[in-house]
Amino acid sequence: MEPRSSFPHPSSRPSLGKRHQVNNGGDGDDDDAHNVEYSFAIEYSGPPVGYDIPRAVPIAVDEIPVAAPVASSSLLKDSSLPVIQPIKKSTPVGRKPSREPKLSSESSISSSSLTGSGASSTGPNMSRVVPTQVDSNGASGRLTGNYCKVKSSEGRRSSGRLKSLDSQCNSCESLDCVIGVESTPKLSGLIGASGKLERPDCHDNMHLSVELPDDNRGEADVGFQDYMNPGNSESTGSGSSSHAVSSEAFSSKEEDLNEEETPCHAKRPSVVTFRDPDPSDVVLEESEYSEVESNQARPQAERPGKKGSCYRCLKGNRFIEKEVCIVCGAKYCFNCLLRAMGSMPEGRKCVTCIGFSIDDAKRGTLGKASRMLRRLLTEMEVKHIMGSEISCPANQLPPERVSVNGEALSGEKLHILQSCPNPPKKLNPGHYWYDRVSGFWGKVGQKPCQIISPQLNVGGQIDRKASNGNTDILINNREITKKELLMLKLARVPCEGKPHFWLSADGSYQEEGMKQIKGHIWSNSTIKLVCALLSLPTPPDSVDSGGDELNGANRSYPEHKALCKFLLLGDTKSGTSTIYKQAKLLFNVPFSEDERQNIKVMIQSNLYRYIGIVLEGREQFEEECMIERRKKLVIDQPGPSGQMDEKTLYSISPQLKAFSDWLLKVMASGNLEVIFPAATREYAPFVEELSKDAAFQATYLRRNELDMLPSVATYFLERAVEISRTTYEPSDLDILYAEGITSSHGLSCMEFLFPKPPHQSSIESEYQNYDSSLRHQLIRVHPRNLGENCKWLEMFEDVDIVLFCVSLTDYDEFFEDKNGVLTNKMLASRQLFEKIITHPTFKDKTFLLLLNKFDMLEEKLEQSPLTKCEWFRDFNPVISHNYHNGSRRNNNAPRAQYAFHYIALQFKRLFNSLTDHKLFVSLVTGLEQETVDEALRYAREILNWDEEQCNYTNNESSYDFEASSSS
Ligand SMILES: Nc1nc2c(ncn2[C@@H]2O[C@H](COP(=O)(O)OP(=O)(O)OP(=O)(O)O)[C@@H](O)[C@H]2O)c(=O)[nH]1
Ligand SMILES: [Mg+2]
Repeated sequence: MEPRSSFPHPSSRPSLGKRHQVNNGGDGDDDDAHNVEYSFAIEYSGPPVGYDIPRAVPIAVDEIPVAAPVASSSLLKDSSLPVIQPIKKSTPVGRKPSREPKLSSESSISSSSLTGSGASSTGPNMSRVVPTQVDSNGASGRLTGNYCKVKSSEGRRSSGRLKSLDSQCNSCESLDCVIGVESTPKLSGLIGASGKLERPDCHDNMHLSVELPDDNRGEADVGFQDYMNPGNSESTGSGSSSHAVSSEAFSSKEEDLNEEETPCHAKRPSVVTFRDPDPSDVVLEESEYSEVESNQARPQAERPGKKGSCYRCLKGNRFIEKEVCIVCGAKYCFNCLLRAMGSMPEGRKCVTCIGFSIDDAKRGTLGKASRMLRRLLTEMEVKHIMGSEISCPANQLPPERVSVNGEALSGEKLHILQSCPNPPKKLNPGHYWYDRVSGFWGKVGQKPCQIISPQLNVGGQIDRKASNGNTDILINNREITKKELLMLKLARVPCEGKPHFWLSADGSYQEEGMKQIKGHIWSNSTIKLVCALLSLPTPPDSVDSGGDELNGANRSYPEHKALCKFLLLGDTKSGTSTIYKQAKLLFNVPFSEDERQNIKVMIQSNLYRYIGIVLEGREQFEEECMIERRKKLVIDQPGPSGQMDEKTLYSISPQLKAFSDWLLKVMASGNLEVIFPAATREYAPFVEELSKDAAFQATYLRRNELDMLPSVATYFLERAVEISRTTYEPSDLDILYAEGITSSHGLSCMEFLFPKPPHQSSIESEYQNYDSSLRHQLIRVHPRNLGENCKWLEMFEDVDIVLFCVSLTDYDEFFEDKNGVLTNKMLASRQLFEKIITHPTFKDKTFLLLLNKFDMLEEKLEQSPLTKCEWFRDFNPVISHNYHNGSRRNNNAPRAQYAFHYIALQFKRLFNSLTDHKLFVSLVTGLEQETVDEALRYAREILNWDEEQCNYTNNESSYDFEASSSS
């Protein structure tokens, strides 16, 4: 029956307007739907009244403003029309909205699919105007002003950073969108059905509200389908929200909402600001919460302020220490942390992120408290929070998201995997392969990354192509990768004929069908170094044993930190091992006991070699003396009667002569290294005697004439007695100067972290954290180990930067090849440089040229001009005499500086002509620690620039993408 007149309830009358349902503002606890009261008009049959009766005007249904569906194509053409996404009315159970959103108009949002109990659908093509207050009921209750966005692919729930779903853009294209006829431009907040503010990115300031069912995934799907199909609105039940929140917790800046000020498709994203969370805003119902939230998409923080600023107060910079939310990645400063994360019942999560599963990339940091947290809270509190972080259900790895050999794990299998003696590190959701026999473990399609405990009853049969190998060689039924094959070859495992091996967990291997064990791959000490270089795993229990050349490569730095690889290369005697050793001392990478023992033996045998060279020189000088004497005698006393004194300045006692003969014989046979350390005890007294011997000292004074004696020999010969003793322990400097320490295999590898910079008062520790956030690996390789045409360079394909070392003093030095041809060493270095920079493996690699031995350059230039090298023929610097003198006083060595710049330029030109890239150059004196430190830091900086440039480009493109998607 159509009412002829209506008398609204007095309490609701002033605000009735176009409302279709009325909240009488009742007493608080009643459900919204039950609060609605209607007054019906009845026909007046009493006595005539003497005053004007208010008249209800009959409503023409046809004239009620309605929303009509609009095809997306037409919407896109006429972008000035505000688009309203359907709103689902949430009917809270037994709860009244805590606060109403502040709206400047009540009839502002239309929906095509009114699904709440208080608003019945008006048919497939009609939308009805709903008071927006319904939304506040559905508000999910943890708004705190944190900035998170929901991933577009699963964007059903918006949280924190109330950004519209990326998928809206798509949905607008694929659906009929609805134009709210009475949309109001001045909303003080854009509120999604979940009670959260939605910032419609793709429509910018168009007032969007997306239906985000809260109850459970099944219903969410229904709701979402309804959203996709507005005509089907009847079928959706009333959405109930598990949480309540006040919409006052947020407000959007008016400028973003004013259509006139902000063009509809403006690329500038709306700015949303939040007030501080009020504890009363946050109402959680724990029971519903975990099952609802754990199924939800993980929010992702979007940086609200400038780079490096706190996500809450928007202050600070990247140098300010911050704590990161393990869910959305939002970063908070010391002052904001507790306000943003509250009591941290699930560890370091924004209050809005509680209940969400964590970012898998941050799994490695679970339970590892930061310094900031320790400063902020007591030890007990930190312990408690970290305990919760590790143990709370929301942070656990979902077993079904881990598959091993094609089988998704059950909870029990995951437990087996995680609780075995040597579990996989960094286990994240994903597909893995597992070789049960050997314990090899890796990601599907990739080489092994770890050797875990063998024989675990986890996963199905391993697939031949599990690691995407293409070598035709099988290990335990898996076709191995190229790198593994390289490793086997270097371990001297015969791989001809494409064999199939059985490899057991202890490293013993046999060919398929054979009973006999052919060998043991881990018994070869070089293999561990090779594995470190190739980023292949080694068995956990052999990590620390006998890694003579590993030099700390296996030091257990935090696994979750990325590894940055520097490859140090250079021609013979360019100084690579000196730089490598310097880096070891610099970064405090200790030598193991074994290594120290080997170094001691090496230094002592070097000492005997130097002594041998001096003794050889003594013989030569003695002989020269004798010849001189004979000549003189012939002149002075011609005839047979002349008697010649056999003793010269260079003559030694018979005992020392015997020692000298023995030493020179051993050296000639090439067995000097073999007789140590046994020789030390026996021959140390001779060294002492020699050092006091006048002939030996006289020879030593003429050491410059001994071509074979390296300049470092002086350093050791002056302490010959001390070094020859059995009690000798090499100092750091001894190690630095010692020859041959890193070249036994020609391959050395160490891992290090850059030390933290000195503490600066205003610059806090993010920079310091940054320093330690990256592990570095320095690999040094001798060119002779690169094989013919540098074919083994392939092994180093994943290095981040190549440090190519050239000795500045090589320009006037020559070496003789086996055909007797003399080659300038600088030109030989250039040739190697060319080979390496043009090698296909190093295409597009970053190169840093280390011009070494600068300390010797000035002195050398005085004796020998740079133009001695044909490549430097046009070096002709104009050096002011005054400047020259002045700078010499200041030890600035201008000629050496000029020469350095000139040589650097020659290399840069060459590099650019061959690669079209830029060559970086650093000046080094390998024996001086600071210069090596500077060079390595420079290498790190170069990589940071590269990365920043890359990030910048990525950011740019993602901005462009977002921007273009909004137009
Ligand atoms: N004066 C001076 N001598 C250096 C410098 N760097 C290295 N040397 C010396 O030069 C010689 C060769 O240096 P190494 O570091 O052994 O050279 P390398 O590149 O390892 O060459 P190989 O020994 O052939 O592997 C050693 O005697 C070093 O002590 C430097 O900056 N200044
Ligand atoms: Mg060397």
